Amino acid sequence: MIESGEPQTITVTGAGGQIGYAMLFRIASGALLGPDVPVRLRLLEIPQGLRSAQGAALELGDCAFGLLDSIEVTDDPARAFDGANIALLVGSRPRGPGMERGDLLAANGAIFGPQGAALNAGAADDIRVAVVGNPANTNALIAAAHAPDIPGERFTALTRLDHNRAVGQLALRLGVPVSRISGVSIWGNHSATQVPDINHATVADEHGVWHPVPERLAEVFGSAPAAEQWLAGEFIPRVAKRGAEIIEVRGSSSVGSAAAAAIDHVRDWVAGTGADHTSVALASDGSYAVPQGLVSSFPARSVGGQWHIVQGLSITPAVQLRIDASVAELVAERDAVAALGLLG
Ligand SMILES: NC(=O)C1=CN([C@@H]2O[C@H](COP(=O)(O)OP(=O)(O)OC[C@H]3O[C@@H](n4cnc5c(N)ncnc54)[C@H](O)[C@@H]3O)[C@@H](O)[C@H]2O)C=CC1
Ligand SMILES: O=C([O-])CC(=O)C(=O)O
Repeated sequence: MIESGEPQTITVTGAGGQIGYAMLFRIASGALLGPDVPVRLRLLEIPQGLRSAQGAALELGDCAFGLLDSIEVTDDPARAFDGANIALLVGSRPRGPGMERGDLLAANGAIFGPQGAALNAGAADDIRVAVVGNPANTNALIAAAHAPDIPGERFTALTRLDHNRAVGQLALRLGVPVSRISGVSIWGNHSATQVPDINHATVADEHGVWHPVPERLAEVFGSAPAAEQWLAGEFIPRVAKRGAEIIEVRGSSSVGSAAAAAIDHVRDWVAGTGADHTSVALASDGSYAVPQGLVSSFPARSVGGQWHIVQGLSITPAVQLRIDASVAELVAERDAVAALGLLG
């Protein structure tokens, strides 16, 4: 656990890019580790991104954040990860219109091996890694494969954005604030095959009494089959393809929501999730028959600074079929990067 007052070294890669810019100010203001933990920021960029990261560093100084102990901008991964307690691996190319995230495998995969090795060489013993750069699950797998001395459970990838999107869409449809939704899960890959699952979700009524979401949806749509139709035909594709929708509407991929989700992910990892679970892509321990070692999204709780996959959830046959397809995609990505020599 992190002691109050003990400065933590947080490395952000791609710090000169869009998501980096959106997350740095929140990290420095205490949104990541709370109001009592000073932060030392290490900003890693490639040479052509250094000026942008240096500009962000100047602005961070101008904010006079009380918690910001120091900022260092570098293009040397060894320096960036030396003593790092938390690494947010954002630096990599975003996709454009018409691309799938998997199309970035060859371009971005090569970034994560050397960064995994640099983490292995210099990070603090309690290092926690959150991969944001796409394809995030497989990039986390690559980084972990180059860091044999770091426990595999410390390498995670971001599916919190998918989780938050699912909660947002569900709350909208049920006409309740997001604070009244609990127990949503994302399974599989951070891709269009991901599986948003509301079968264990609950919704609180105005008296604070919790009800199963499938029952509430059946009431809203008039029958369970009608609710199922909405889930399969609208909810799941909307959440799974939200990244593409944002690209189409904004002209470039999600930034503010991605930065917010990455901060949620690390904050919950460090501070704990409490009774609710969230969704995190982490190395499978074989739970739910996901092949061991594959970095797949699971419903998870953080307790004592460690993620624990929620066990014992019943999986409907329809959800199982979708999970199987997403896991098959992860296996194909793993095999593709292995063939490229990226797993070491
Ligand atoms: N997992 C998720 O939920 C989400 C992931 N993403 C992904 O995050 C990544 C970053 O997105 P943006 O910030 O919008 O892109 P961006 O292009 O604005 O910034 C990326 C930055 O990374 C830097 N970079 C490239 N290679 C690097 C390396 N080897 N070391 C350090 N820095 C390096 C670039 O110079 C650039 O400044 C993309 O791969 C995008 O697809 C985006 C949204 C959500
Ligand atoms: O869709 C993209 O390329 C960016 C991303 O991962 C997301 O918004 O979920």
